[in-house]
Amino acid sequence: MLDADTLLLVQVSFTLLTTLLLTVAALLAGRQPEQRAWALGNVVASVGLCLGAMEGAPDIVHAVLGYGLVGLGLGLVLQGLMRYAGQTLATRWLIAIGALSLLLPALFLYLWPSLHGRLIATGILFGLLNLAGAVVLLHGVRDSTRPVMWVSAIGFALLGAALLLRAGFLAWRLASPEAAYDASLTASLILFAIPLAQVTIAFGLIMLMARRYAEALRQLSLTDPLTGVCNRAGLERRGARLLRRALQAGRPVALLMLDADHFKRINDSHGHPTGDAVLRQLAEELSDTLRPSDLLARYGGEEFVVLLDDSGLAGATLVAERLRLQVAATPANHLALSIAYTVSIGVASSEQHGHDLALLSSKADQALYQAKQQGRDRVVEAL
Ligand SMILES: Nc1nc2c(ncn2[C@@H]2O[C@H](COP(=O)(O)OP(=O)(O)OP(=O)(O)O)[C@@H](O)[C@H]2O)c(=O)[nH]1
Repeated sequence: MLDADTLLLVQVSFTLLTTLLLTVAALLAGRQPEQRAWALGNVVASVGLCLGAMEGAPDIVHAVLGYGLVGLGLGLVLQGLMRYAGQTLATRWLIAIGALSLLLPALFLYLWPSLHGRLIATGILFGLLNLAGAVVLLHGVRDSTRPVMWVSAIGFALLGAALLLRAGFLAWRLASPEAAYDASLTASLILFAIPLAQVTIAFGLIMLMARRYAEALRQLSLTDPLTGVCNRAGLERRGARLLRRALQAGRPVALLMLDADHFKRINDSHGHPTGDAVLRQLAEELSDTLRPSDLLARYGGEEFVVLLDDSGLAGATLVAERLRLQVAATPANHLALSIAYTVSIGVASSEQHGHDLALLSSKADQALYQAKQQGRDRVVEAL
């Protein structure tokens, strides 16, 4: 069986390796605040562990400062976790964690000298900090990265439990020194669990980073950069979902195809940046008017699509008419300009054409074409 010194060496090596891994990941991955906190926390804790291992150094260095830095490092990691979960750990709490991590070993060094006391007290503190990390992840991460959150949460819980067990085990040994029990297996298992937990935490945190980047990229690929609403790809993905759910629930869905009239004139008279500003304001106006269950997308150029959930042809035409009147009554403002413009809208409903996005789009587009032909600034229903 491995002896305690070898396991300790394994622990220190794993700490250094995982620290390196997190630091490189944070440097490569755009330096988000939580990633910086994780990397810095691990660097600080590693320095603390190295100081703690320097037996020949003065007590104040290896038995006080070392623990203080480990505690501060764990506090920084916790701060990063809270940031990831959309919460904040105030700097005063971070300072308090660091101060407590210095104070506890100092008490057991100078006031009530006891190596066991020092190990038990810091073990409990560090164990609780790791358990707090698991709790923050379990309660705070509610977005699409939740499935991978479990890896690091399990790592923090395992590390917290191992440190608390070690503290409990030391306390028991202290209270019953005469107990006839071979302690080496328990101690080895606990020491083995610590590096295992560290690796789990490091890989879990890197998986969280990767998952959040993947999610951000996915959002970006579905979003129109000018207006911030769905783009065509977003419409196809989210629209298909909306139609599927509506079909399952037996709700009708209507599709509005909306196009700004004579938009070329706005660009030609006032320039492209003004045209962009008009499109942004149009998108904003439309999304302010719609229900959260509806879907707005920029179909291309100056053309938008609105999917109205639980809406038949008659209701959708009323909504389209309301939108048309509102746009006509609300000129777009850009710099000192006030630009009045109108929109034409084609309306198609699943009542006539089924829950098929492509068919609804094509029918609404035909109706829009008719609206343009008939003189613009009007709503036409697809039959
Ligand atoms: N500023 C700006 N203009 C755009 C953008 N996308 C498309 N356009 C312009 O929108 C105009 C569309 O012109 P047309 O297709 O002739 O349509 P229109 O002038 O609106 O005329 P009708 O649709 O027939 O009423 C073109 O001038 C495009 O350059 C954009 O992202 N920003």
